[in-house]
This record gives sequence, C-alpha cells and structure tokens, in this order.
Amino acid sequence: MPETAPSPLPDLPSPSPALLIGAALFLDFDGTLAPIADTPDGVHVDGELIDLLAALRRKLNGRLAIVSGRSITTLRDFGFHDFLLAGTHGLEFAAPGETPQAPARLPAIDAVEQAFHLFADTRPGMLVERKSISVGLHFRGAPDCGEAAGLLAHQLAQDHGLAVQAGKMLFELRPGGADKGSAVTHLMQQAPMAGGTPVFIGDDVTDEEGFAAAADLGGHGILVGPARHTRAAFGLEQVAAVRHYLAQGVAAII
Ligand SMILES: O=P(O)(O)OC[C@H]1O[C@H](O[C@H]2O[C@H](CO)[C@@H](O)[C@H](O)[C@H]2O)[C@H](O)[C@@H](O)[C@@H]1O
Repeated sequence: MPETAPSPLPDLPSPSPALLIGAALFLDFDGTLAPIADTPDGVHVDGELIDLLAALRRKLNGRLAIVSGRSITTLRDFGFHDFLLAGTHGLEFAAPGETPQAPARLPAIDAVEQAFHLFADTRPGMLVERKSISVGLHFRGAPDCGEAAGLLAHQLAQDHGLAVQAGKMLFELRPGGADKGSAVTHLMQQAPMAGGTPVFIGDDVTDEEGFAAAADLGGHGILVGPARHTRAAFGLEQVAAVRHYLAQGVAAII
C-alpha cells in the first residue's frame, strides 16, 4: 500500500477585532507580547507595549490579565506592576499593588536546581533559570542536549514528586496542581474578569490549557505562530501581529 503523506494543518482564520468587544482578555507573555530571545533575560519590554495594554484594559473595564510561565516578581520587573497577573503557569496570582498569592518554594526545587547545574555546567550553552517557586533548564543554546535534558527533567520530577512543564527549548520543574487553564477558570470567577467573554492569546504548548478553558467558558483561543493541532480557533502570525491586533481592539471598543 502506498504511504500517504500527512495532510498539512489548515491555517487558522485571523480573529476579528470585534472579538475583543466585551472580552475578558488573557495574554501570555513570552512569544506573544515579546519576541522569543536567546535567553530569559534577553527579553525587553518597551513602554509602548505597556501603554497599549493599559489603553486596552481601560476599554475593557479592567478585564485584562497576563498569564505567564514567568514568576509574578519577574513580570513586575519587566514593568507589569499595574496589571492583574497569573504567574508560574497558574500557581501564583497578584492584583495590581498586592502581595502575590503563591505557594512557598519547596526544598525539592532547590535539589532539582542543584542537579540541573551539575548537568548544565559541563555542557556549553545550557542554562539554568532560577525562578521564585520553580526552576528551568534551557537548551536553546545547546539544542543537541535537549533529549538528555528531557530525560533528566522527567527523572527528577518522578524522584521529587514535581511536575514537568515543557516549553520552547525548555524543561521546567514546578509543583503540580495548576495550569493556565485553571488560572483562567479561577480569574473568570471574580472581578474584574467575571462577566466578560474569555479570549486567550498565546503561542506555546503551555497555552493550550488556556485556549481550552476559554473555549469551555464560551470564549476563544488565539494561537500565535505556525499552525499546529490546537484548541485555539483563531491564529495570528507573530508578536508584531498580536500588537497590531490589540491596537485594532482599542480602536474597535467604544
Ligand atoms: O508563559 P510564557 O510567558 O510564554 O513563559 C514561558 C517561559 O518563557 C521563558 O522561556 C522562553 O522564552 C525565553 C525568552 O524569549 C527563551 O529564551 C526560552 O527559550 C523560552 O522557553 C521563560 O524563561 C520561562 O521561565 C517561562 O516559563
């Protein structure tokens, strides 16, 4: 029998700016609001982005949140002090100006961080990212080490009862029990997000739970980047298209 080539994934339709009217908007950070950089510290947030998000949030009567794998502390360091934040893949929450609600850093995370360093320190290009309550092992600078990094991450997760969060050239270990979907569900139950139609914009596999939660609550997911199997109904090509879309949203909402 002749082998059949897998059929290409159809491109997702572009979202209309009108989708943002009445939305409760959830925005991923890396790869959605800021282009992917070589290292976690290589990302820059410009004042124009903060101003755009602030204008959109005003139009949405406050219904705008950033839902990221970054910690709340890091998001605030990037300049998002005044925003409703869900950090570390749905494990942490903070309203503007408030102390983050977050679980304590587990001793197991410190043990994993040490093991990650033992692995990374002999492999040029590997990078360990210390985070508030989790730890990341990045192989963007050493792509050949990705498979070994994944094996190590899964072994350590099993040894310490932690969850593996795969990302873009990254394995992160963190406590389980939450994801971006649970963050959306949680935030949709309270002001200022309650009452809006959830719209989740993200690029990474970690955003799929966010797309699914938004869809399950009657809203929509918007995937940033190339087509893939996804729960998102709409697509935008890249970060610049996201910014353009958000600016169109500001203009579309009276
Ligand atoms: O949920 P997000 O806001 O998308 O955060 C997910 C992870 O993003 C960061 O790593 C990714 O972006 C880096 C900078 O562009 C890039 O160098 C790296 O390869 C990507 O995986 C961040 O460092 C992680 O802590 C986040 O969990």
